[in-house]
Amino acid sequence: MSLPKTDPTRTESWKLLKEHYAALKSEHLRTLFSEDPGRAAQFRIEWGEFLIDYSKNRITPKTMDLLQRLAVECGLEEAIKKYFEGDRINETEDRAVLHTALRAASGNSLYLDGGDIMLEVEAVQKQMETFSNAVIRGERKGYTGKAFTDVVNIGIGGSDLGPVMVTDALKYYQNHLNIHFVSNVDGDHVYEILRHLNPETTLFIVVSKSFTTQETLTNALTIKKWFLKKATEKDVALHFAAVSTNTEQISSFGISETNVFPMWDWVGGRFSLWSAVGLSICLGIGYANFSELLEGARGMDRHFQQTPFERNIPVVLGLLSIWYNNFFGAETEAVIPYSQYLQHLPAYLQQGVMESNGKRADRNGNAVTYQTGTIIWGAPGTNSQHAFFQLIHQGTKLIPADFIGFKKPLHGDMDHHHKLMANFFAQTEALMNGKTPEEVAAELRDQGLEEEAVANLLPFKVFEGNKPTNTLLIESLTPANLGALIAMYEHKIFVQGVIWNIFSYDQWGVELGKQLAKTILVELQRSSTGNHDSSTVQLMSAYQSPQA
Ligand SMILES: O=P(O)(O)OC[C@H]1O[C@H](O)[C@H](O)[C@@H](O)[C@@H]1O
Repeated sequence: MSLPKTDPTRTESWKLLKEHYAALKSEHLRTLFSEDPGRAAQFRIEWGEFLIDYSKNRITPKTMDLLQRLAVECGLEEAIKKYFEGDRINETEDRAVLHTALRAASGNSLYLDGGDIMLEVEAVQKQMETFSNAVIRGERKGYTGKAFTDVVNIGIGGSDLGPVMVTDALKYYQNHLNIHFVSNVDGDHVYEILRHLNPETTLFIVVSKSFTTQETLTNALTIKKWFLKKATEKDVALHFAAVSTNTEQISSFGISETNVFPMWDWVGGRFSLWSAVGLSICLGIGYANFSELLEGARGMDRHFQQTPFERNIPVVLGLLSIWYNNFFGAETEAVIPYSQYLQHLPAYLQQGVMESNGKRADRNGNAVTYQTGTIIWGAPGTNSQHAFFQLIHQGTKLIPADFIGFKKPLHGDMDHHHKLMANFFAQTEALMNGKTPEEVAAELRDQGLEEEAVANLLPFKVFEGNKPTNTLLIESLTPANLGALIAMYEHKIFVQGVIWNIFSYDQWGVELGKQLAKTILVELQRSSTGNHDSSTVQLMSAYQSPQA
């Protein structure tokens, strides 16, 4: 059974949304607020430790109603069922999409191809728990009998970004193990990290769903060679573990079978941090915290499955994003966490969102006639305020933004936290209200400026406002809340993919570059320039020519 294949632009609600957009596009948020005192209360969702305020969006109740009708017309409800039940919704790869099973409650069953996958999921979780406990407690030792102090995750893309983001986000909960990440095939990445490590006390985890990824295999081999300068081949079994679906390839690397953590083709790389791909997370924060991360995600899964669209966080956020992308013509979306711990969230979401929904063929194989795949970018507040906020406030582009903040700081310093959060609230208020020419003029006159100077400066000091934001105010940055936050974005991706009528779970667009790089690598190794366009030949020969 496949997902519905509805062209969203052919629905009745799309037509109505277009008309509604024409009527609403010039409306200022300031007016919408002043006309409706109940607006903030109407456009908010409270869920567990989350408060989502989406009232600072360019919407009216009618907008939300029409967007929800669009979701209904595109078969979202049926699609959600199929997603969670393990239908092969990743049709172009003929796979189910079941990262949600990785965080499902234990004791449940989920059958795929006749087998209960929950049994395998739980067996791997047990294996992760045992392994991480032994390493953390120092019971599992290196080849000279010393406990491990450092862990290196070797992986790229989904086998890196999730673990990097979560490990950093939950640093507050971290134990004594230092977790490092090697991803880039740039040798300077791996050598820089190795420089600070002692082979006797370092554990390496090679993470690759396919176990064919050039970057990861190259880095793993370089690290193994480095390790063997001090240790012997049989010590590899003590210091190397692997996570993959491709278990045969692993044994040829010398990794002992007991250190192999399986994963499955129904887990997409960019949704895999909940699987054994998250082993480095689990080592860093301990299994109990890792389980809480899963539990938080499970809560969001339930919310997404069971809540009517109008109060369903991922549905509402997904629809708002479609509103801006397809009606206002916004091309990008910013994610601004007011938490230094979440500094890697935008990069993590870039893969999640852009690899999933950056597609131009619809589910019928036709080229879409509308925009898909928002461009995601961002950086933590307050730093980003001092960097790119100028453009969001006064530039020419419409950039809807998610502001993510926490009520309680982890280190408990309320002086810092009030300052941080004052900025958090001020920015969304400023983006919404802007500053009118009248307000600017009055302010300049108050400063004692002459009328001519006021007139000259005025255009530069006006803020148009009307910039939409969502505010996510969360109790505190716990493993469970982080799990829920990540799952929220995963489901938002799903919602948008369903409505855009695209396949969100394949990534054919990454293949072409890889293929060409293989050819070029052979040419570089043979000091040739091969048969390419004149620009590529020119660049390759410049690269290969000896320095003058
Ligand atoms: O885990 P691996 O098989 O090594 O794959 C690593 C990454 O490489 C690919 O290029 C994909 O675009 C990513 O989705 C994937 O996460």
